[in-house]
Amino acid sequence: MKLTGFELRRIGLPLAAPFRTSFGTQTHRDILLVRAVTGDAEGWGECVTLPDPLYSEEYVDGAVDVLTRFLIPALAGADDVDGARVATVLAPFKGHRMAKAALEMAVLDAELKELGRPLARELGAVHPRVPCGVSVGIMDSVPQLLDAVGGYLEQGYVRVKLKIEPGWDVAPVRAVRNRFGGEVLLQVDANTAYTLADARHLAQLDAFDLLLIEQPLEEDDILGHAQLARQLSTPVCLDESITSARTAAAAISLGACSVINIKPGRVGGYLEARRIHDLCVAHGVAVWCGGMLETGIGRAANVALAALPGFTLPGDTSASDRYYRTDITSPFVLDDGYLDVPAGAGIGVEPLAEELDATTTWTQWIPL
Ligand SMILES: O=C(O)CCC(=O)N[C@@H](C(=O)O)c1ccccc1
Repeated sequence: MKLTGFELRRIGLPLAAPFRTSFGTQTHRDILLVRAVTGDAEGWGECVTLPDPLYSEEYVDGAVDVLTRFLIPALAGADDVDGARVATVLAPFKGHRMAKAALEMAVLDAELKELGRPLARELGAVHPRVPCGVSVGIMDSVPQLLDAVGGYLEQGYVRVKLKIEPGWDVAPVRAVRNRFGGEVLLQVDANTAYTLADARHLAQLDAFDLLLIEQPLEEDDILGHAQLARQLSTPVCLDESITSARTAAAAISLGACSVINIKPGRVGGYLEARRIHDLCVAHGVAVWCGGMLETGIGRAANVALAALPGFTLPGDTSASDRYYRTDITSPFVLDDGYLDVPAGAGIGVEPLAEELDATTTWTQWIPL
């Protein structure tokens, strides 16, 4: 495969509704896309950085800079680059996993489109469709939350994740349980908003038969999560803490988590995501596919990943209209609570030219 160049393209998409988490409220997405061009195909990657370094240390402008000045030039200087080699070529550069993941995804998509091979099959997917969960933000009131949850359950989502933070945790969870009963698959996500001092408070959530509590403590507090896990009956799931197969192995060995949310952007790409999946399956640790408000580009690849055998819990692989009135690809539409795994070559989708043009705010071509 001969890479001829990359395009960096930023698009602006308004969210269908504000999405509030413990680290801020998203109303609009400034998304960086990467297009890899070879002699015979082009591939797409989506960088999941936010505009500000609030979810992790990465942010959009930083990803543009590190891709332009370091990561793409490194690929330009390497021979015979294909999807499997990207991470090795980029390994000397520390961190910037979301930027690296977008670059690897674009190269992998181009390679697989040239070969006519679906990403799902390349990763080892075993299901033709995946059950979908939905992530529900922090709301202004419990009645507003109950309306939102009721709407998503009516749409067919098979699992509900509630964002929580100090002051918005036990009461909203209790209200959802009281309104919708004990059968609904329910979990919570704290996005690092608590400390070990909150252990007794968080133990109140044990009364609600939650699937898991996600990332209650700071992302670098592996030992704290291990101590907290011993005080809760609700399984602890890690998100921000898991940045690689190595950190996943450490967290599992230390008893810091019994479930892992796999987000390819957070761990440096879909191939590392598969390695984490394989590690977790070997340790009997359940995994599910997290989301970063992706467009149909990232959503397509996430659905492919979520079809691997170890993804035994519904992921945040919602339909396109959960976040966007108009997606930049053909929309992902929920069917009886499931999304079909794209069957086409590579990620199985392409951006729609008119949507891409209508939402583009900046583009730069980088020849190799
Ligand atoms: O469904 C989705 O794509 C979003 C799922 C979700 O809640 N993501 C959270 C998270 O911390 O996991 C999030 C990430 C980035 C920005 C906002 C929210």
